[in-house]
Amino acid sequence: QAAKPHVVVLATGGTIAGAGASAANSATYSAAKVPVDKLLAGLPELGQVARVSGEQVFQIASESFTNDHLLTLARRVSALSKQADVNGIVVTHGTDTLEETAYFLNLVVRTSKPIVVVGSMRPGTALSADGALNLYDAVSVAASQDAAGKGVLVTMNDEIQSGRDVSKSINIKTEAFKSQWGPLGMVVEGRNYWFRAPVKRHTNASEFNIDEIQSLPAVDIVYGYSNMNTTGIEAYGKAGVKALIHAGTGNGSVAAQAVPALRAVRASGVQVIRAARVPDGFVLRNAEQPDDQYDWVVSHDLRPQKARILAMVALTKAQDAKSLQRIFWEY
Ligand SMILES: NC(=O)C[C@H](N)C(=O)O
Repeated sequence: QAAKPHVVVLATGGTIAGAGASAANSATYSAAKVPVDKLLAGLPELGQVARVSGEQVFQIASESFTNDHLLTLARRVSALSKQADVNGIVVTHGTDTLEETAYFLNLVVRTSKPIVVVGSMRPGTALSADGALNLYDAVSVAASQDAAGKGVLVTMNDEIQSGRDVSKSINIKTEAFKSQWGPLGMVVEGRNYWFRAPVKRHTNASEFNIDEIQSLPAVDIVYGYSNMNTTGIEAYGKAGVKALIHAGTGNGSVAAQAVPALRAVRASGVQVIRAARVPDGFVLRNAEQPDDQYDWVVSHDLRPQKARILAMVALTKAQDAKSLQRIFWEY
């Protein structure tokens, strides 16, 4: 019998490592409690699909992820991906910022080996906990050659999603992760079934490489709403951010009073990236605002939090708005 593929599980915390006081506690619990060894020991079925080893990288709730956590994790994933005895990598993660980490890894880890990020909506102590099956699915996909070269993936609720496209779109429910472009495939009983593949640049085809990135620039987000004031825009400008994501209304529209404030920060050197607070759809260049004239960038279909990740990565190589816009179209 051929040796099973070796999958390394890098644990970072989240609800998938959470524990509540009673089985009835599906929403009231502490995240990031159960160590990776215990998670894996509780799931002997993993042995049917892979030889699994675990590493505890962090033990935190994902809302507390920082750029330092992103860099540390990506470096570890990159190093493991270069090891001949590693066939696939799974990252267990809280769901709140899982999509940001998945997209970051998708942009900066140069490998074609499967990388799967996974979390859960209920702690393992809850009735109908979803973490065990999500993790079993993640390890199954990471162990499969069919998952190679498809970018960083997310397995939640039986679906295989692109880490670039997927977002946490519902809290409370277990069917929380959605992409407007649909899942790439499904996992059933440890087998993966594929129906589409991503077309944007990722992993092996990326021009970015975590091995060459020492730090990430400051990029923040301002939210658009009726009666919006410009205090946030001005404060971020003064704080010296390198780019500001404007999570605009509708098609990334910008309130009349916010336009001069954004033009002023742009004139001081801050890149302005026009995204939308609307979850789906995409932002068109030079519609709503004259982006060419203002030297602004549009986020394409990336939600503001994903636009922030791409802006940070892009700014490690590109400084002008034209190059940034090229990167936003391609990734
Ligand atoms: N379901 C979860 O994992 C939520 C948790 N707050 C986290 O992101 O760590």
